[in-house]
Amino acid sequence: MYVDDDDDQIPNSYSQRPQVLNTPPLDDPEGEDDITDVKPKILLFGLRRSGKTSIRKVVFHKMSANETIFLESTTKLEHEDVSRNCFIDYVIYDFPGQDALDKIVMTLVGLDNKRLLDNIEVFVFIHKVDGLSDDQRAEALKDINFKVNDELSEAGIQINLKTQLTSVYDYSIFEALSIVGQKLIPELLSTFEALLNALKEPCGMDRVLLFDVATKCYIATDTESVPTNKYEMCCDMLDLVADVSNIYTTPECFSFYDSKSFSSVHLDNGTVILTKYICNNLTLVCLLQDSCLAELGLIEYNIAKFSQGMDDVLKSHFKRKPVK
Ligand SMILES: Nc1nc2c(ncn2[C@@H]2O[C@H](COP(=O)(O)OP(=O)(O)OP(=O)(O)O)[C@@H](O)[C@H]2O)c(=O)[nH]1
Repeated sequence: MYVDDDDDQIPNSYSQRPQVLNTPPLDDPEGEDDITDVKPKILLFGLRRSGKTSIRKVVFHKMSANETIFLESTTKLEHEDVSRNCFIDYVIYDFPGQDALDKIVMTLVGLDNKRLLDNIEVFVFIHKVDGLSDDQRAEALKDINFKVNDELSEAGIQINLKTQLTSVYDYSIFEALSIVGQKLIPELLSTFEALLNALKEPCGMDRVLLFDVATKCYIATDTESVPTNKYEMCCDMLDLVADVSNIYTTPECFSFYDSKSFSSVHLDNGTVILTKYICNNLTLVCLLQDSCLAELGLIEYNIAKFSQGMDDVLKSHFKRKPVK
């Protein structure tokens, strides 16, 4: 996490905008401050070789997990604008490794002293858990939560620390970053949930998620929590659609998706996964039982209504950005 002595440098515009970490401007040798100053920032801190750059490359650059083995150590602060649509629209800072677990507490105390903790969200990713058994994962989660919370309460700091087990070798890192991203749109989240529920209930769907197709991070889900296996099923479906599109898309097409993109996969257990492209890199993924398909017309009607609702939301909240 970034701490600076000069509180006055925090741009006023941030106070109006939800964000993960709210920080003063950082050195910008490339002269790109105009972009990075006005967008929410996500700062990645961690030990050297803990996997920070890998997370950034796998989620935002589609690098395969195996390729991350060849990444070189970050020697200076790197930042990039990762705008993918109206909702995935922030800057990620990748710090050269320097912070150990015990420094989390020190850093949070520093932020608390500056009264910055009210404006930031802190997530702890317990990364590279692919090498651990389920028992070891549970133990690590409990242990780290306990140690950090214990020391924080000793320091008199009340913070809702969110701890997640992650790896670039499965979808856990995408799921974790989905949750981080949702913190950037708290006022829109309830609108999206309402729209997703309005689609889900009359159609008898089990789960409905709105995905950013470029990152496989979800923007919103219906109000029921999404178990990890269902989230993984949705990601597999997005991968499948992308792979098939990749084979059959003509070279003059710029995107795998257009307004007509619709796909369905029927599983042996009676589950159907539907995807429907909405706009702005956003795709709806619906999980339902195949018996619901008897009312396909109703489903199509409600999806069209959902699209219209999304269009209205996008137009009113992001007037400066054209809806594709
Ligand atoms: N097993 C496993 N290895 C990972 C994972 N994520 C990253 N790695 C490996 O960890 C090593 C270091 O990854 P980096 O992304 O360069 O780590 P970093 O934190 O950016 O390192 P610095 O730039 O030195 O601070 C690489 O060999 C990655 O392949 C993971 O989820 N599981």
